[in-house]
Amino acid sequence: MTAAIEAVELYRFYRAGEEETLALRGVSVRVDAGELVAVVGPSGSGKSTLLACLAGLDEPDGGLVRIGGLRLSHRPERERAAMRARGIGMVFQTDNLLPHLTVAGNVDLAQRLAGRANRPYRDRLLAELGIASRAGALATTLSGGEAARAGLAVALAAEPAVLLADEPTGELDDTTEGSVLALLHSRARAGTAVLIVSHSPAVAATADRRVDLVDGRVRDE
Ligand SMILES: Nc1ncnc2c1ncn2[C@@H]1O[C@H](COP(=O)(O)OP(=O)(O)OP(=O)(O)O)[C@@H](O)[C@H]1O
Repeated sequence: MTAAIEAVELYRFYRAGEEETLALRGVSVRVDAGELVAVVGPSGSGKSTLLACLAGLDEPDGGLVRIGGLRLSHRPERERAAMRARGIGMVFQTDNLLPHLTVAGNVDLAQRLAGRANRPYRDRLLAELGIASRAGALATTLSGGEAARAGLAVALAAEPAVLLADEPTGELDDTTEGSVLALLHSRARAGTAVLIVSHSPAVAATADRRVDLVDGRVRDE
């Protein structure tokens, strides 16, 4: 089966003056449709770097990234951005909402950028996430839990095959974390490939599979 998203032998170096950091040292990861994978590891182990490369926001120095069998890495930024808008939803640590737009407006914009305007789907999504009543609210007026759900709605706006999430439950209380996790699992069951970077034991414990990163390498079981 073709992986929904895969990293093959990724390398990423950072150079700051004399100092060189090997953030990724040959990392291979795949996530299939319908799977929820948790990437865990100590601070500085390369998790954010891996996520940025998987999303095509950063270019690896070696190795490659494919989404749905198509190479994403080593392409002009414009092409990567187009592939990302259509195929990848992202949830960031800080929310990805534009403050001057409403919740519905934020979702509409993400759909338009992907060329996939679809109001019935948008409304279903907001209802499924339990924030339909906040559709007309400006992003700045949301509570932390509402903003997390709205961010997830933006990430899922264009029905991406792949969902990448960086600490999606980092700022949430246990109850809200549980419901956001349940939503991510239900998206995975519906066929989305979900990869979550997290420090949370609850996220790692419920994942279908767990990938441990240590010093820029995947630790073998
Ligand atoms: N832009 C950069 N320039 C130089 N070094 C960097 C840069 N970004 C990351 N690094 C270094 O690369 C290594 C991996 O960083 P990364 O942010 O991927 O780790 P992480 O596992 O996401 O950490 P955390 O859990 O603290 O967010 C670290 O040693 C970090 O200092």
